[in-house]
This record gives sequence, structure tokens and C-alpha cells, in this order.
Amino acid sequence: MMQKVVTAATSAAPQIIPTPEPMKVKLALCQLATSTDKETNIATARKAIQEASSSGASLVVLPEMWNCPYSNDSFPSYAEDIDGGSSQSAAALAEAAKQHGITLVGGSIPERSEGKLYNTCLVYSKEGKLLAKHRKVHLFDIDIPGGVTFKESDTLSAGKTGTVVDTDAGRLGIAICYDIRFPELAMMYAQRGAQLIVYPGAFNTTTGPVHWELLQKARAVDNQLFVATCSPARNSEASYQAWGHSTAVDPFGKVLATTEEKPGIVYAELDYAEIEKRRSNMPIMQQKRYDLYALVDKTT
Ligand SMILES: NC(=O)CCC(=O)C(=O)O
Repeated sequence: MMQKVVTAATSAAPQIIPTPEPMKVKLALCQLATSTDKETNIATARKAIQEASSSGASLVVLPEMWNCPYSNDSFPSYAEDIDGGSSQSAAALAEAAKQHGITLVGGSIPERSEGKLYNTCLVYSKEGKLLAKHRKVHLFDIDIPGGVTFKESDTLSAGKTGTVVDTDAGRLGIAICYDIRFPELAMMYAQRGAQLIVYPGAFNTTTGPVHWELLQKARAVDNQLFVATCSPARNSEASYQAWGHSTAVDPFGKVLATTEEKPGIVYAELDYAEIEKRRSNMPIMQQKRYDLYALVDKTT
């Protein structure tokens, strides 16, 4: 599940963990409408998970911060204690995964733990068991005058580890939104044998049109694996205007499925055999010049 890649010597190639046996997976990206009412948001998520599973999806993904508005004013008041077992959103995710027998990447919610807040993604098995918890590693702190200014670090703390998890829907790398801008994290996940990197994410109407799809294609092509993103739908009344456009990209950089800004579910058929095909057509993993550069995986 959480495999450590050992880099033997600075000039030696890192150990690349092979991807698991290929399989086909029907993916559903639930681009949810979020409101200020947590109960409504949970009900909306449950309904979307049910619809996705009825349509044959075995892997269902929710957006970043799906149970609250995306704002620093909201994170503290909507935050839940996941480890303490009192999280109503986590309980709903576990129950929905079990009820519908799907692997669930539960977007993210604000988590409260030991006096700090995190932007946290929970992954559940089809038995409703918690398989992984990823806390957003790179906080979204940017200032584009006349565009978008946001400082997650005003309320949130950064996670300290990457997350690669084995599920019935393949080996998944989990990262959240702004994490997609850091190619090293995706590369680390590829070295750990991830078949798909899932990024619940809420880009915005300034950076989204220019960078959202570009970054997904870049991470997919750099690492020759699948990439999926899942955004909240745009809410014209919200302080933060989400870009939407939840998307799935294949290892050759082709967009398999996408949407615009409205609520809906995006479906894609993933055939993990495509990873091996692309890697043998174009063996960039073997052609890297580790005598010139190296990526060191420092997390366990
Ligand atoms: N929620 C986020 O991390 C937003 C990231 C974003 O919009 C970007 O441009 O990066």
C-alpha cells in the first residue's frame, strides 16, 4: 500500500515498483453542486454515488471540499474529526462505498486533528473500509492581482506524506488540487507503481482555463499513467468560482472524458493495459539520465 522507493546511490536509477496486473475500470467523476448546508451536501454526494454505481462505475470520485464552500471562513466551522470517529461525512462515505460496492475516492473535506486543520481525502474499499487518508501536501497560496488570491495556509496545515494505495480499482496515487502543479509528487507516485493519479480539485476561473487541462496532460504524459480530476460545480453565488471541467486523461495525454462547469457525472473507461503499451512504445522511464538528476522519495 504505502511502498517506499529506495534510491541506492545518487547516480543509480531508483527502484521502480512495477504496476499491478492491468485491468479495466469504469470511472465516475461526480462534479457536485455544493451549498452552505452540510446535510444537503452529504445528501447530494450520496445521490451521485448511487447514480454512478447504477451506471456501472466501480471507481467513484468526489470533488475537493465537497461538504462545504471552498473558503477559509468555512473550513474551521465545517471541519470534522476523522480519527476520533465522529466525522459525519466520513461515515456517509464509508456507508455509501459499502452499500454500492464501489471503491470511493471521497474528494476532500476539512479535517480537524490535534488543533490543526487539513484538506483531507479519504479512500474507501467496496466493503466500506478506510484504505487511505491523504492530507493535501502543497497548500494553495497564490496572489494573482485582478485574478485570484487565496491563502489556504491562513487556516490549513500541509500533509507530510504522499499516498499510493492498492484498491480493487487499481493502484491509485492520491493528491489534491494544487498538488498537481508539483511534478515531483506525480513522479514519486509513478515510481511506486501507481496506475492512476486522482486529484480532487477546485481550480478557479483565472487559472482553470489556462492550466487545468494542461497540467493533467503533463502529469499523464510525463509519467505514462492515467490522471483524473474531480471539481465541484461552479456556484455563481459563492465567493470562490470553481472551474469545474472534471476530466480523465490517458497515458498518451488524450482526454477520455470531460465536462464544463455544471453539476454532472463524467464517466470514462480506463484500460490499464494502455500504460504498459505506452511505456514499451516510448520507454522514457528507462531512458532517464540518473547520472544528471534524481528524484528521491523521502516519505514512508
Ligand atoms: N484548491 C486549489 O488548490 C486550487 C488550485 C488552483 O486553482 C491553481 O491554480 O493551482
